[in-house]
Amino acid sequence: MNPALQTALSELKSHHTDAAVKDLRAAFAADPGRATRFAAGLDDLRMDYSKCAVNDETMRLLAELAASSKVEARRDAMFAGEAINSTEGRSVLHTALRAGKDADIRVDGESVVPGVHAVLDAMAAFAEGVRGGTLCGATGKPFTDVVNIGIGGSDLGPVMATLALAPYHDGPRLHFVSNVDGAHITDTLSGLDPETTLIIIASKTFTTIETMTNAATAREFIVSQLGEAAVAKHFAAVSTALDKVAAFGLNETRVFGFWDWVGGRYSLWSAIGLPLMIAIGSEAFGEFLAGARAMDTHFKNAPVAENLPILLGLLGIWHRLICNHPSRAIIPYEQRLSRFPAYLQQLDMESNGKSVGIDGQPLETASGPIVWGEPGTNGQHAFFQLLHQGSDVIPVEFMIAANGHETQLAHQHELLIANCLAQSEALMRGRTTQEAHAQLISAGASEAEAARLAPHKTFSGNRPSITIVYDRLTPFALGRLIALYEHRVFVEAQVFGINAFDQWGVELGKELATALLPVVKGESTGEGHDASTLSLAKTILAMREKG
Ligand SMILES: O=P(O)(O)OC[C@H]1O[C@](O)(CO)[C@@H](O)[C@@H]1O
Repeated sequence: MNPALQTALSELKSHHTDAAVKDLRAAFAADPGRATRFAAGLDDLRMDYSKCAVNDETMRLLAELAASSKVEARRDAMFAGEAINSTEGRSVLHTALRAGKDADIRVDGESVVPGVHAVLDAMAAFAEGVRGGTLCGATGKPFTDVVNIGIGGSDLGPVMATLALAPYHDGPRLHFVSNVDGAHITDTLSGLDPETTLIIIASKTFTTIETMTNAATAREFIVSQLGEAAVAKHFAAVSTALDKVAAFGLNETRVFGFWDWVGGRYSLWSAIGLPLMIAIGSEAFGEFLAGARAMDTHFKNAPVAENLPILLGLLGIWHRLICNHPSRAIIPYEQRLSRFPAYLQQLDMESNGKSVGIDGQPLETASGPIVWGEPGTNGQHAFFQLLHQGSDVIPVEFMIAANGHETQLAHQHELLIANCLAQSEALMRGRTTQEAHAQLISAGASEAEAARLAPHKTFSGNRPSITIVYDRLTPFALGRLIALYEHRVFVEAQVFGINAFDQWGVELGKELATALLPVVKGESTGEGHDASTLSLAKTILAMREKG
């Protein structure tokens, strides 16, 4: 670890012990101004972090940490197209996917922007053709249903965003198949008419076993009813591996490429976003890209003290490395963001869930936290008990729109807002045993009953949360929110000293699955596998033989 970073971390640790905010309730009573001081914004997006146990000194030390981790220099290197993904020797340029036509971003001396816009134009022509019914199936009928087959970054982004932007969805119905479990594709295709179904195969590598297996099943669904010639009309593909796509026999006007400098979990802005574009149209997709671009510009230019991704990243580091909180909960008070936590799980945990630094040495600190969550208010009636009274403190990140799309149901939106604000207030202020006792007495309990129940009704409080508020969940707002989190993950990676853009940790399981398939099929005795795995395989095989 570089000495400046080591110093910054140990200063933060001493500060945490000696001088950090210990009692948030008292901190607000003494200084109501902290609500505006510990907040930052970009247009209608506001991030309130005043309910985190930080003070001016904490933020000063965190800014020093950012400086000693060279966050700004590395950010500039990323935007400039340097090959910062050093273990794969690649640039990291998902930001180029949403750059304006006049941007000049180069890889190996060549501008990537014209290629990005050429693919966006081709996607738009295709998406509008499908939406308008000018691009039809083999029997001349327009497409009513689109099935995206992909997994991980080739699935989670389109699924999440299509759901999030349901009010803008005026194209054909969208379906997503990811799991190799045959139940997923069976349940998805059942009820669909092959004549009016378009299948998109989305895979950066075009080798992922789940996607290739589901693609073969989908091909059979089309071919068995419409014949081999229908494949050209009923399939499209999105990939960086255009040579591999060719072998599938697709019409090349329906193949949309992207580049190895786009990580799978950062690829929603590329042709991987095609299903979203078909759902909401190319114009709204353009607004989605513009929202991300606005956050990119902010991330590049805003000073550290006002820079949303840097602040969000530093608060994440504060919670993870200094306060030692092992996980964080993402709770959007927005039903349409119900897949956002799952999307962030891949974005964050596949990026920063590592134990080796970019220099190949074991990390000297913890790395990324466990990320999880569900929309509010549903989560309140499930796991919020643990958030309020459990033995682990879990920082929460709340999201809420000032305005819902359902203007006719304003009362419901007001209830949603009240619940969101109430939860962060409850986590912060808690309830003392004396308050619980007094409340029981005033509700008519006897002294003995109040004394017995008060400990159960006590809330420690001091549980940190960040609240992100925005006007309405538009395509622009969604793009901006996702980009905020992408850059936050990047900022945290710089402090951890991690390469956030590889994912070697997913490889071993894939290799072993390939090796175990013959054992599962009963074609190999599986020499070399451990006794537990072989015994499980044998037990399952015996059950399968009985049918
Ligand atoms: O788009 P592909 O190449 O099919 O990969 C799908 C996903 O698989 C992973 O490699 C993890 O297994 C992800 O990083 C990626 O998003």
